[in-house]
Amino acid sequence: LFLVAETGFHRIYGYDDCKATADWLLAQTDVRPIVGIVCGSGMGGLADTLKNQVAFSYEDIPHFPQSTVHGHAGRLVFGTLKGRPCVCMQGRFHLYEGYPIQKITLPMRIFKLLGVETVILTNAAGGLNQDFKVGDVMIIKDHLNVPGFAGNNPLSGPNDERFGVRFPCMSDAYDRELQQMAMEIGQELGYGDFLREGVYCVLGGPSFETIAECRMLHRLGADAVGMSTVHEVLVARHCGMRVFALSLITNQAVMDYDSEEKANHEEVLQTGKQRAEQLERLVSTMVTRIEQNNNNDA
Ligand SMILES: O=P(O)(O)O[C@@H]1C[C@H](O)[C@@H](CO)O1
Ligand code: HPA
Repeated sequence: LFLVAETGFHRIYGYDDCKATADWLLAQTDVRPIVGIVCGSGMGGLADTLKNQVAFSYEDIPHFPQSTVHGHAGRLVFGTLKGRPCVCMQGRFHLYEGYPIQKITLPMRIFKLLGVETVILTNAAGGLNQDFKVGDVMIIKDHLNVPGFAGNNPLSGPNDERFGVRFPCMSDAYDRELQQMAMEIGQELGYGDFLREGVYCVLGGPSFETIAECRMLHRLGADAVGMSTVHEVLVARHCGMRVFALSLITNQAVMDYDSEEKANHEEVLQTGKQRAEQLERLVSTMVTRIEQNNNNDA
C-alpha cells in the first residue's frame, strides 16, 4: 500500500495530462489568457483585481496540486486586467511542501497550453543586498538555482520536445524588455525610491537561512533569497514563454551575529499587505503594455 501511495505522489504529469487540464479549464471559461501571473506570499490580492472573474479552487482542477501555506489561497482566477485577458495563480507550490519539483511547475505547462505568452511571477524574499530595505521591490535580472546545483531541476527526466528542447538556454531567462518596461512604469508611478534590480537565489526552505548561509549567498552574488520562482522560470522558458519576475523584500536577511532580528512568515505577509496596492498597479500597468504574439523566439 505504501508503495502505491508513493508512486501516486511521484507520478509525473506529461503532455497529455497538461493538455487535458488546459482543455478542461478552457471549456469552462471564455477568457483566453495571454498573460499568466503567479502571486507570491501575501500578494494574492493581485488576483482579486481581475475583472469578470471565473475562479477555480485548486482542489477542483484535474491534476492540480493543493496549496498548503498560509498566504496562498489556492485559486486559479481567469479574468481581465484593464481589458487584457489574464490567468492568475492565487497561491503557488514550494519544494518544502513536499511536492516533487515537476508538480510545483505543472501550472506553467498548463499556462502554455491555455495560450499564455508572458508569465509574471512575484515572490516574497529576504534582502541580502545591504542597500535594500524592507518594502523594496526587486526586478529579478538573474538567478542562482541552488536546488539545481544538487540535481533538483524540474526539467530533469525524459524531455518532451512538444514543450521544448533538451538543453534550454537560461542566460536570457528574464526578458530584458520587460525589465526595462517595469523600470519605466515604476518611475512613472513614482516608485523610483523603492524599485531595485538584482539576482534572486532560490533555496529549498522551509527553514529560513542561518547567518553564515546569508553571508555566503551574498558573497556568491545574490541580492535576495527565497524559496520559489526559479523552478517556474525554468519550465516557462523551456516552453517558450516570456518571463518577468519580481521580489518584494519582506525582511532583511540576518547577516550579523549581533542582530536581534529573526525572519518569520508573519512579517513576510505583513510587508506584502503594505505594498499590495503599488504592486497591483505596477503589474496591471505592465499587462496593458505587453504586446501579443511576440513570444515565439525561445
Ligand atoms: O511563494 P513565495 O516565494 O512568495 O513565498 C515565500 C517563501 C516562503 O514560502 C515564504 C516564507 O515566508 O514566503
Ligand atoms: N528567506 C527565504 N525565503 C523568504 C525570506 C527569507 O528571508 N523572506 C521571504 N521569503
